[in-house]
Amino acid sequence: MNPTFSLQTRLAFSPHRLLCKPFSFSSSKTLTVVACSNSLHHGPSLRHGHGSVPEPVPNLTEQSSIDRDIFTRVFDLAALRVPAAECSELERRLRGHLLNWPRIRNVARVSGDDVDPSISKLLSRNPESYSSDEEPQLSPVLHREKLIKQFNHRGFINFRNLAKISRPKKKKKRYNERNDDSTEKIETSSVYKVELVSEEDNAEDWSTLIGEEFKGGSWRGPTRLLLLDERYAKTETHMLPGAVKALLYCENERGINSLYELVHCRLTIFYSYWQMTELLEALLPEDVIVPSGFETIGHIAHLNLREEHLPYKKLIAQVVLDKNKPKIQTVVNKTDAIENDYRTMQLEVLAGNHSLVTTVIENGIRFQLDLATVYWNSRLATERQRLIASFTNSDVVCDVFAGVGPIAISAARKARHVYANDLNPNAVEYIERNIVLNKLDRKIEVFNMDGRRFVNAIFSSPQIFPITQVVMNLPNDAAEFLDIFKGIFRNRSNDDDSCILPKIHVYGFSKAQNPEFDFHERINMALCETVREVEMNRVRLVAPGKWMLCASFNLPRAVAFGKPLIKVV
Ligand SMILES: C[S@@+](CC[C@H](N)C(=O)[O-])C[C@H]1O[C@@H](n2cnc3c(N)ncnc32)[C@H](O)[C@@H]1O
Repeated sequence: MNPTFSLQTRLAFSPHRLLCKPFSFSSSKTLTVVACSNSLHHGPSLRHGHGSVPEPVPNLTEQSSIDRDIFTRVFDLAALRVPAAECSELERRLRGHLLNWPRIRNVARVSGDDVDPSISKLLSRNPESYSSDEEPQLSPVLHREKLIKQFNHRGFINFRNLAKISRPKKKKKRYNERNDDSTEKIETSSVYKVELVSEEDNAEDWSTLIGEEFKGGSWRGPTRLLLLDERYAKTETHMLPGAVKALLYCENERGINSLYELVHCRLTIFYSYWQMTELLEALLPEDVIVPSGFETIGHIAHLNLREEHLPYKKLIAQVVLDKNKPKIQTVVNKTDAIENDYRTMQLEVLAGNHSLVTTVIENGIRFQLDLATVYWNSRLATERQRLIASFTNSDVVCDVFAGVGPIAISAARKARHVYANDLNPNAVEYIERNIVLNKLDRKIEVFNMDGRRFVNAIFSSPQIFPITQVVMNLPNDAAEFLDIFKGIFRNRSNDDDSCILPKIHVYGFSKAQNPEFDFHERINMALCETVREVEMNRVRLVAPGKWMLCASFNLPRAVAFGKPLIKVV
């Protein structure tokens, strides 16, 4: 006998098992079939399945709300309904033929399938396990009768399905109201849901009486759906892969005891499923490049939108917020280049809450800051680590432009002592808070003055530990501040060995062909001296062709003991 033919003939009598019939959905929503699920593509896509294709939004600056429903896609699938106990084994056997879409489990759970073991026993697949007077295959009514007979004084403990009879029906969830009656909800989440598409539209609904799992009359204890690859969605039975056919064939040989069913199901994927880029690609016009990323500062996502994105800035921000919740609570965009003294950014809140006070954890240290009033750049975290790694526990560090303290506080964990300064009173307020927050108040002293006055004061004060490292992180201007070191030890004798010449780490930008050479030249000019050994590090490209650099060198003796160039008041 030809097994394929036999299988087909047998399945033809069971509507549940025949997949050659096209799927018919009577959903209230009008669905546009965008592409037949036979077309070859990998994984779900917004361009496939049922549902209207999201249209790029018109050029509306103020449009900020997203109609999330337009991202709901429905896919027709075939599935094998199998006993739960055999599911893992069958999943292994059918590997390669299952759906295998990202973030979607191949195994869909049937709601209410975890029944009392006592009931499962009654429905055991092994005919020998039934006593002679028991029917192995029970109709829903017989099941109910049997359960009622065994119902005892302990009430509903053993028979949870009977308990449902006396309980008020639970309020149906929204998705159930939307669905037509021919579907049975089996798995749902805010990301996707799987429904079994019943072809028995007029089947009597026993679910209220004997439990959801009896609906359809074919229940035999806990079951699961193994979702088959999308290419089998509308495949006729004889076109199914050998592994699936073999399963069905062997099972079918058992006649009415067969436990495997080939069923139609519907996979609905919601807005939450799609990734940020997929959503933005669908929302933005084709000629607009999808913004690729953002900087995260605590709960804030900091976008750097281009001109072409501005008409869609609120939509982009909403997608960024939706896709990165709960970590991200606020989405901002920089409205202007940083040009003020305090290096703070002009930010526009595009989505989420409007608080720009946040907490950042960097290398295990907590920093509180208000992005509206102080400077912060998370992209410098690696550079800060590199710099601090060069410090030792005997170092005394002087951070001239400390901001809220990312270098000063990290250094304090390692070094002997730190002097931190900033011109911005808000930054000083936050650095003080952060010092306390990280329990480093014994090791850092904070100053609020101009960098020139600070360096002058700190090097001329006898109360201060001798400085061994000076950090100058104000890339726009720091090199021009270097002249302050000219004659810093002018009041000491040139042969005073107790004078420690500090190592200076100065940051700067360069757009030159040879940025290292260019920056070195600027340092020499500021110090009026040729500094011989300068260690240069490229920190990062801040714009095309513009490097941020860090130059580290020992302050030349000739500079420190030379004549001061300017008088600091
Ligand atoms: C680029 S930020 C660096 C802050 C910190 N080092 C960091 O990595 O986050 C430069 C800092 O220098 C401060 N600043 C600007 N001009 C200054 C000056 N003349 N004297 C002292 N601090 C100044 C700004 O307020 C700002 O906090």
